[in-house]
Amino acid sequence: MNIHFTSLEQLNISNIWGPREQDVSDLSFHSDRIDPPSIFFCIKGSTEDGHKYILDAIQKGAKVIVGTNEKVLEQSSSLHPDLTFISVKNIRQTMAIIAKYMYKKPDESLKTIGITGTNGKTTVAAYVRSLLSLLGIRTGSIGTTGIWSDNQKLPYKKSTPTTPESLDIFRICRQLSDLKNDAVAMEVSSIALDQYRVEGIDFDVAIHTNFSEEHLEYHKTIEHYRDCKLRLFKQAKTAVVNIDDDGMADEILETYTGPLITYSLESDTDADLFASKVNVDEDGSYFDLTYQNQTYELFVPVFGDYNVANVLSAIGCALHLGYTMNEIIHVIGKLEGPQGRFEVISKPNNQKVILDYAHTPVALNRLIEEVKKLKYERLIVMIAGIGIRDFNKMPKMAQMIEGQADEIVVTVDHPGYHDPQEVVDQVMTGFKEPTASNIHTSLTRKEGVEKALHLSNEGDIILLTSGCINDAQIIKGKEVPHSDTDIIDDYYEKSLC
Ligand SMILES: CC(=O)N[C@H]1[C@@H](OP(=O)(O)OP(=O)(O)OC[C@H]2O[C@@H](n3ccc(=O)[nH]c3=O)[C@H](O)[C@@H]2O)O[C@H](CO)[C@@H](O)[C@@H]1O[C@H](C)C(=O)N[C@@H](C)C(=O)N[C@H](CCC(=O)O)C(=O)O
Ligand SMILES: Nc1ncnc2c1ncn2[C@@H]1O[C@H](COP(=O)(O)OP(=O)(O)OP(=O)(O)O)[C@@H](O)[C@H]1O
Repeated sequence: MNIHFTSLEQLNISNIWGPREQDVSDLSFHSDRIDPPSIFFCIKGSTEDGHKYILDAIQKGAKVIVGTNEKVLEQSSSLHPDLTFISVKNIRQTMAIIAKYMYKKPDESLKTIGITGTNGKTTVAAYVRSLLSLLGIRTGSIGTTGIWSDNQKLPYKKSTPTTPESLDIFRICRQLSDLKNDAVAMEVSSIALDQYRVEGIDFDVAIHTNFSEEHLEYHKTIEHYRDCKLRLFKQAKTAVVNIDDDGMADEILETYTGPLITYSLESDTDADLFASKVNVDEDGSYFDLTYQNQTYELFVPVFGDYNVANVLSAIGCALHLGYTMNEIIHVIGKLEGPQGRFEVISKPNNQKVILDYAHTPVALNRLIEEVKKLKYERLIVMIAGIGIRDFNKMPKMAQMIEGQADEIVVTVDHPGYHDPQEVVDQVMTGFKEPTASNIHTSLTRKEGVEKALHLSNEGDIILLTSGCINDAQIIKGKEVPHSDTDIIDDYYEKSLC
């Protein structure tokens, strides 16, 4: 594609050296991933400075270099006068603008649904994808569980755990649009909002799930974390808001001026969508849904009150997109959720293994509350300290679980560059009685899972929380393959022999 940089709207170029136009076919923010002829974006990150890799990028076929360091760009231009060097104020914002242009505004040919919240983004993205697909609108998704079109998982090498960088998002949207998808449900993390990863997308629907303390290793203050999340609602045509959430629902309601649907599980509510009489059995949840003075009796194959709330948010989204409640309730019983979120696996001896990605104290608390509604003899819970996350959170996980389970196993997820013992020790500081005989430790997730299974007897529930990113454990900067389900299958195969 031929791009004439000085005529590209909103680019806010501070300075340009070399030709004003170039033929390019690819974009990259990593010097190792250049597919020539390409534009290379120099990002100054937390550990590296992309400007250091300009020469490398040029050798691999970059024709245009965009960055923020004028001195470096000007010097490089004098050595490569046939290439274009552009300096801008905000590199990530510029990257999004160029990506949107390069991939021919693919977001505008899709219904875009952005989901934010401390917990529930992955679950709601899966529910929205499933519900809209059941309603006949082919929907993909972008988030922690990877990239999905309406009917398959698409190959994609992640560079971030949840929300990709803008140029990947626009590339994925182009791919989804070419695959004849009509909509995309996208998890939008606070970090993504801070880093302009969804810049330029005018979301058809923005969904809020809830807000509690997370990601302070990045945001430093809770106010910054909240402000970043609120940005999603400044770029949304309609919104769906959980008014039971004390964390940030009020702030959205105060500032958002577009069409709004609120949802709630609480009895004294004036929410638009309201679920009551929630009952759970082996197959899922039954509840009464009230909307516009009518009450509907629903069954959804999901577990946990919070997942009923997540279902309400997906229903709100479908209503915003023009579906009627009758159309929605006709299909809602077939709703599908994501893997590893209240995933119940029945095992011999009337045992159940439940996999759930809960990794915040709030999520863990709610999860335990919901699991206790099921039938079981004893409850065995594995929790983990996540080495690559906030160390302050770790003792809070221990405080939350103490006294709530018959056996507790403390382990480590993604130690990163930390010694696993250091992570386990940090979790253990949260227990009032860390030497209690029902508290066990393991220095790897694999051993943790095995220990939890070994502690179980007939009729027990084994709840394995926290979890893997990309089916791997991140150890010293490397992704080491890991699968809970393989370990579980192995354990039961051996125990049956
Ligand atoms: C803190 C953070 O947001 N980190 C992201 C950020 O990294 P960074 O700023 O530290 O980058 P860096 O490593 O210093 O490198 C700077 C630049 O030099 C480039 N480079 C580097 C080396 C090289 O050889 N050549 C080269 O060109 C890099 O591509 C980058 O553009 O930019 C990188 C490039 O996109 C991301 O891969 C990286 O995500 C890392 C993997 C990460 O863990 N991010 C987390 C914190 C994150 O974004 N999480 C949220 C929320 C998850 C949740 O919901 O819980 C998410 O949305 O995923
Ligand atoms: N609405 C909710 N309220 C509170 N907890 C929830 C809610 N939805 C899900 N959870 C809990 O949070 C865990 C993580 O859910 P999910 O993966 O959907 O969230 P997420 O926001 O995508 O988190 P991450 O981006 O870190 O993966 C679930 O396994 C569940 O225990």
